[in-house]
Formats: sequence, structure tokens, C-alpha cells
Amino acid sequence: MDKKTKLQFIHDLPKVELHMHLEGSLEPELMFEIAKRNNVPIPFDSPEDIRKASVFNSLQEFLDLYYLGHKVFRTRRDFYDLIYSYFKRVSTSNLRHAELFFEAQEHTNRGVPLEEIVMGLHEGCVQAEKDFGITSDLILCLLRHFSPENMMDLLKQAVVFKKYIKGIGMSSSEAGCPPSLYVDIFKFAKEQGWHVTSHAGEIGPPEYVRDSIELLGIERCDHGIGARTDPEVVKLLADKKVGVTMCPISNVLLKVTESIPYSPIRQYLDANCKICFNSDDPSYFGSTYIEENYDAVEKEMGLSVAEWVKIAQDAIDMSWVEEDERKKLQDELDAVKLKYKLKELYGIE
Ligand code: HPA
Ligand SMILES: [Zn+2]
Repeated sequence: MDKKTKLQFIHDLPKVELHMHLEGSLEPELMFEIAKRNNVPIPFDSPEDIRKASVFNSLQEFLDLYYLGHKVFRTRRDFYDLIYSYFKRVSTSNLRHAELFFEAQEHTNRGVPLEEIVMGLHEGCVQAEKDFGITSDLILCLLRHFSPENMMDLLKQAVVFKKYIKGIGMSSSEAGCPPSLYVDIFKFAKEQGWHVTSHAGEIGPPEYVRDSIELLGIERCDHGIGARTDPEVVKLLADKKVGVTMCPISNVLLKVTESIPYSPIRQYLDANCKICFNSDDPSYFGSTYIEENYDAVEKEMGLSVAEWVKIAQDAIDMSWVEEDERKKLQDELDAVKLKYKLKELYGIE
């Protein structure tokens, strides 16, 4: 496949985003707009100032700026605007389905009612499906910089909104927060029928990935980079079919990996792990949404056509969609295979 056709083929792949923090898609212009209407002071004079400040030497440096941005949100409309502007922005990238993290604790702990957050986001999802044909689900993402008790309080409140929340995730820094602290939290979430995922092995060691699988029962592993140094843990990911939601640009900009080719993408593909590419916090990383992540991997690593098909398939397989939706996504991927004659030319079924 020539270079131009390959880029078009990558563009045409039906995309599934499984690792994006909605608050991480807050573009500086919208941050300013919401801050202004809510009368929330922010320590920047212009959207450009925020862009200039978005240079990070570590995950923690990023998180310090990132959680500051959360403070502008107050109302249902703010959350609606956040999610709708995300869908609008990615509507040209063949994104077909997204499972999106929202970080309620940062808002509820400031007094914002959970209902305003969940319903604002849900209404945005419904409208985006009508306007752009993108389906979506919400993942309530717990934050490790708050206590397990605070997490549990929120989860209990969230039960009322169960039908609007597909799963539970956990993020923020792993430093000093081993998975063993959260066994009861994940047990409760699973008892409620929620799917579960967790950030593990972003800056944490391979044991954090292993313990998240064995103690917390995660179905997906967000980032999962840390597993790379322990082949047993990589094998565990593959054997248990715990897919890794990788975020190539985020990992480079937060100095988690030296470069995209130095990330364990190749290692995980060779170990037959399920992997997919995602955007994490696109607005803080130079507006790099899902397609920019796909393109960056292709530019720096030049994956094979068969590998791209596997990654698109893995993302569908790793998603938590219901059967009818899964079939639609599968049909779209099969249509791309036909369009590019992948069976005749590459033997790809
Ligand atoms: O990359 C991340 N790691 C942990 N917490 C986060 N919250 C947003 N992005 C991240
Ligand atoms: Zn993340």
C-alpha cells in the first residue's frame, strides 16, 4: 500500500476511543468561556497562556495544571458543553464509539451535585449520537488523590444513576497508591453490575498491573506501560485478555516513555496482547485527539496493514458495547477490509 493510501486507510478505520478524560478535552477557549460565565478566577490571562503552560516534565506536573482546570465546572450546561464540543471536534475522524471518563469527585467535593454532572454529560451523548452518529458511554473515574472512603461515598451516590454509567475507572497518580487499597471499591462496583477498568502501570511498577488484574479484577488496563519489564505480567495481560488502552502521545509528553517507538507497542503486539490507541487528555497535549494518535504511531513506527486491522479489531473487542452495537462496528471494519481488498492483497480475513 503506498503511503497516501495507507493514511487514508488509517483514517477510514472505524475508531473506538476507550481512554479519554473528558476534563482533559477542555480546550483553553472553552475553559475561559465557562470560567467567565461562572465567575471562577483562573490564573491565566488568555487561552494562549494555558497552551504555553502545557509543557510537562512528569505526570504530576501535568496533574497539577489539569485539576486546576476542573474548578471552572459548576452546572449541567458546563458538562454538556464540554462533552458536546469534544464530539463536534472528533466528528470528522471516523470515531464511531467512545467510552469516556469523567472525574466526578473533583466536582462533587466542591459541592457540584452528581446529578448535574451525569445528566449534563448524558444529554450531550444523546445529542451527539443524533448529530454525528457517534455512540458513547460514560465511565465514572475515581481519583486516587482522594481517600478510598471518599471513593466509596461517591460510588454509593452513583448507584441512583446506574443506567447512565457503564463502568468505573480509576486514575490520578499511582505513587503511594497500590491497588490493594481499592479491593472493596472494585468489589462494590462489580456487585452493582458496572464494568471496571483502572489506570495501572503508567508510572507504577509491573506488580501494580498484576495486582489490578488479580485483586481488582480489571477488564481493561489503562496505559499498562509498566508491565513491559516483567514478561510474566505481559503474559498475564495476554492470557487473561485484559486489553491495554495505550496513549502514545500522552506517554511521550508526560515523560513516561522516551518516544513512541520506545513505548512497548511493538512488545505488546508481539506478545499477542490486545491493545488500542487513545488520546488521554487531548487538549493538554496540543489538541491531539484519537486520529492524531493513530497518525503519530504510523509516522514513527509504520505498523503493517495487518497490525492496524488487529488494533481496530482489538478496540472493538475491548469495548463494552451491547451486541447490536458491536455488530455495527464489526460491519464497518469489514467494509473497510473490503474497500481496500485486504483479503486478496494481504490475506487478511
Ligand atoms: O495520564 C493520566 N494518569 C493519571 N491520571 C490522569 N488523569 C488524566 N490523565 C491521567
Ligand atoms: Zn488516562
